Amino acid sequence: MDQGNVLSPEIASGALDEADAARLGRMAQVARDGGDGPYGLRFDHAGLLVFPRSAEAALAGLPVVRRLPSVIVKERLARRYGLAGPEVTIAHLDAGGGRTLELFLATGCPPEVAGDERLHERETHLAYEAPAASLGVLEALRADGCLPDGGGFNPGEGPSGRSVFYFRRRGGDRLEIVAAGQARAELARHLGAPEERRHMLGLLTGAWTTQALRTAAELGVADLLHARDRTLGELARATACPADRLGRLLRYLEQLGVVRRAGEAYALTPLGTTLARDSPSSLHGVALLYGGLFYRSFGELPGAVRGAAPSGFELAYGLAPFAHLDACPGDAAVFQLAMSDQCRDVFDAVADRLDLDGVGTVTDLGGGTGALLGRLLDAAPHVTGVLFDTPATVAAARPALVARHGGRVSAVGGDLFSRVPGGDLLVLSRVLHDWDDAACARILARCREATRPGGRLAVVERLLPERAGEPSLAAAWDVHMMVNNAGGRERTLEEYRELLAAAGFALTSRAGLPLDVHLLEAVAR
Ligand SMILES: C[S@@+](CC[C@H](N)C(=O)[O-])C[C@H]1O[C@@H](n2cnc3c(N)ncnc32)[C@H](O)[C@@H]1O
Repeated sequence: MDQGNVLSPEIASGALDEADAARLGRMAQVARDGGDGPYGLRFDHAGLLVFPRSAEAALAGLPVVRRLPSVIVKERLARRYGLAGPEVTIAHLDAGGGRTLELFLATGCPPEVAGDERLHERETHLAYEAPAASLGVLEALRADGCLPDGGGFNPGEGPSGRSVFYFRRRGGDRLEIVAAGQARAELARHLGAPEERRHMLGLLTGAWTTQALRTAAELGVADLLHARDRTLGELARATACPADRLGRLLRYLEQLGVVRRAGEAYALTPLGTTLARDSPSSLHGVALLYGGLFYRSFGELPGAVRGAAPSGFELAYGLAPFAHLDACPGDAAVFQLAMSDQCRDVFDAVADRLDLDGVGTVTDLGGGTGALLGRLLDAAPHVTGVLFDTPATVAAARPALVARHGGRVSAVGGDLFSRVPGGDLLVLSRVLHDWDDAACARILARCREATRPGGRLAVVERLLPERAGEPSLAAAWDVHMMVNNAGGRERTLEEYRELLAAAGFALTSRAGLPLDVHLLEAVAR
């Protein structure tokens, strides 16, 4: 020991600046108080990172038992802040009572790094020793919800070096498990987290998947293969793509389970069939929309979350989505195709569930292509239908609707916020989630004005789960709404109940449909 004394507040305050001296004093007390750790592990030391002007000068005033170079904390600081080479020395101090305080002294770090580290105490820890043979405790800690937080092998500690495993506990405090020797396999597991890294890489390359699927849809590869199996040469000629490049896309699509190869021929799998335009289960429009128009707006998610603009869509395109769609008929056609493609099974289920006995007219507000209205008319031949949407949308939808349903259907252009046509049953399918509460209140007020007491309203929407953590597609679509619609959001059942009640509608039933969508039925009071 360099000094004949143990660590006291006076010694600490002489060696370091005020903030670090106070922290050192506190941690010395923690070291003296430290009891056994989880699973009966023996207390080893308390650890703290400080930022003196000079490590030599600071240590000259401290009760140093041992000094060694830092490997792990030095590397962690360099990575965390992108520093070229902070100097970090480790000194084991005599904290009194036979206890050790492990002090990391970092020099050459900018003041903001020191400030950030002091604020978040990212290196402050309590360390416990695990016998090298009982590293099963690491698995137990992970199972308890402790998150691996780095570690490594420090060859300079003890006769055979020491393996160090850091964990962050649920409350935020840090735990270090030390074991003599180099525990290679456990360290690889702890640091590499191979399953998590593979899983995360899969998530991080989700954008590649989206683009591969969009490309298969856009180039017509799925349509060509939906008609019959084809060789790479045939596909390359039909899509006017270089065979080598198309072959590489097909290899990735094979990995994704979209196509399969038998000899020279490629075939669509049942999954791949959903990318073909004329398949009954088609999601072709969704592939074009999510890989195209909404792909770019999703790139503005950070700005949307920060609230830099009303929506990511506006950051990307400079206009609110429905204004953009009004101005770009090509994008509007893809959007509407995607809307009806995505909810085929939902619309079938709505048609199965809605009781249309005694209903003369169904009015689908914001009804898009009229895909849902068409299903209702198919299900109930006595019903007439009104499709209401923006003038441009109904103009695009009218020919196909009239061709199929003749005089049973009319298509009315207008504005949901001004006046809406009445009917025995009003439908709002995936309309309210496009708007904030105030806008929803205005839409529902127009609906109430168009309805007599006892008149029915059906709302089709995804519902956010009431209990945190319950899985639901609504969580993803809620983020999608945040990115693409100013004020748009998914809601819980209770939130819809309140919106409806405030507008004069009483919620009467709720039924689950495919894809976490629900049918909410209400009557006008
Ligand atoms: C998310 S889409 C839902 C389409 C369809 N109901 C469905 O479930 O597939 C929202 C619809 O609201 C329409 N819309 C948006 N603003 C509108 C407005 N101010 N007046 C009338 N329709 C509007 C859009 O044109 C679009 O068709």
